[in-house]
Amino acid sequence: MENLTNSTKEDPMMKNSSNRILIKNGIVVNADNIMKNDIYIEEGIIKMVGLNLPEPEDTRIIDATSFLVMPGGIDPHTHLELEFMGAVSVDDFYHGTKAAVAGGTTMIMDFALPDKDESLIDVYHKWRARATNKVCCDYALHIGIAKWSAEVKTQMEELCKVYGVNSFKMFMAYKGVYMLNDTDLYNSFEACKNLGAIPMVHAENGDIIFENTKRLLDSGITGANGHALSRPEEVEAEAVNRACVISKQVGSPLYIVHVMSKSAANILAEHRTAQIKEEGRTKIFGETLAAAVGTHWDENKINCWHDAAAHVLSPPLRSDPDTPHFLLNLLANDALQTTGSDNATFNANQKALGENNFSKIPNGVNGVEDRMSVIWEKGVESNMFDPCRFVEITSTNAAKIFNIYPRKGCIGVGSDADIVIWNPNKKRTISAKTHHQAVDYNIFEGMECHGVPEYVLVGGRVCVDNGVLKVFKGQGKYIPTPTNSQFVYNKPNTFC
Ligand SMILES: C[C@@H](CNC(N)=O)C(=O)O
Ligand SMILES: [Zn+2]
Ligand SMILES: [Zn+2]
Ligand SMILES: [Zn+2]
Repeated sequence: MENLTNSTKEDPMMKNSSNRILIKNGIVVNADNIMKNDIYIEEGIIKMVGLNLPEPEDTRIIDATSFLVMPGGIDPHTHLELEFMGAVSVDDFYHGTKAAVAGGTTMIMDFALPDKDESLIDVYHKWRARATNKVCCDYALHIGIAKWSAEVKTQMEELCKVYGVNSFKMFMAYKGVYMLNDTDLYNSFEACKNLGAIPMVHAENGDIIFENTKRLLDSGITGANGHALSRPEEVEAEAVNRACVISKQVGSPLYIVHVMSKSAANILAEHRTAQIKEEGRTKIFGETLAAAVGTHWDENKINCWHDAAAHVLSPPLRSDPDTPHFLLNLLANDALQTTGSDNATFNANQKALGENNFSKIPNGVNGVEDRMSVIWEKGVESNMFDPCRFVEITSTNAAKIFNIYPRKGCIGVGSDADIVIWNPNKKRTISAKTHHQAVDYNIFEGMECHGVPEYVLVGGRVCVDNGVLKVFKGQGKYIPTPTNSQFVYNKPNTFC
């Protein structure tokens, strides 16, 4: 079977003639329902869902027989064109979103990360300028908080009220670059609560990492394996616990990004359970990554320094081979809610910045293209969860948490026509030789995955057409994310 990545030819000039599309004979999968249904689309919006729908003239018919019709993936965690650790991530807003669409993701949420003294308003505009005219799909922005001050608090309010930002990422790691102390975390969480915004954390203890790194380097351990040695699971778990405690003391929600270990995931699950017991509901949410469920730190697969450096991200991939299965199980039982890619990609020459000192290796891996297939293969194909839960963790929950549901993350009347027509029986082999990302490495190299997009509609435009990629550079729009998500702030016990 020819796989999508081999048969995909970019065809940027192709224009879809019809703005009327009827998707017939498919099985429509939403987070809460799966049934045979047809979908009628006009002007980029889903107008009708049902059987025996009318077929106005000049309607393009897509036959989805034996395919699943799902909400396009929403990747809540990307870093396109990010300046970080002396390099700029090579997947820019064009290559990154082109690859996302090729893999069935129709919206990304990128992190605008400020330099220490940079205004949050300036960094917002900087990211908007980078993305506009390049993105092939819609996008939203989370804003990083690299320091705490009254001025930052004011800027957060302006971002929420004027610029459609409802989420802010605080770092407990990267000492001297992004790291905040507990007082700053407390105050930033409180500011988020007062704004109806969502505090997000990178949960690792940056002080321990800083001291461990010095000790490892002084002892002569400079290779890429030093990265994981400097930040073992308990250094992540400790920070997860601390962030959960602070959020519960403040009374704010909390979204923990890139949960990478069993220990951290367990602590998160315990806090969620305790909060449900005490308050009848929880406002703590956990995200894991395609990398964490698709692979682990496997010494057998690391044949050279570059292989190791290419797998360096923070928190690190864990050497415990049971980690992927464990995290998939937590995704299945809703101890974890979303899956991202954390796509921050650096080529071999950039990773080489750390060839004599692991703490200088630009942190980050790929995932924006392969997230959907990896999670389908490891989750649905492996019978860990069903297609409805796949939709929930790859699209719907992110839409609900960041308050753009049901415009996004749903196949329903009035929703944007961001749709992936998924062939569960088709297989593709992942490789840097054939992926659409700009990066020269793929941490899933050689992985054979069931689950390939046959068609991908972005705002009603067919951007993968019977396996052929036809992206439209600049087609994507910025999607404001309003504050006071009902799913986060007022979810009743039994969320409808
Ligand atoms: C800055 C970014 C780098 N990527 C990574 N996780 O190593 C992150 O920490 O999320
Ligand atoms: Zn992070
Ligand atoms: Zn190599
Ligand atoms: Zn990240």
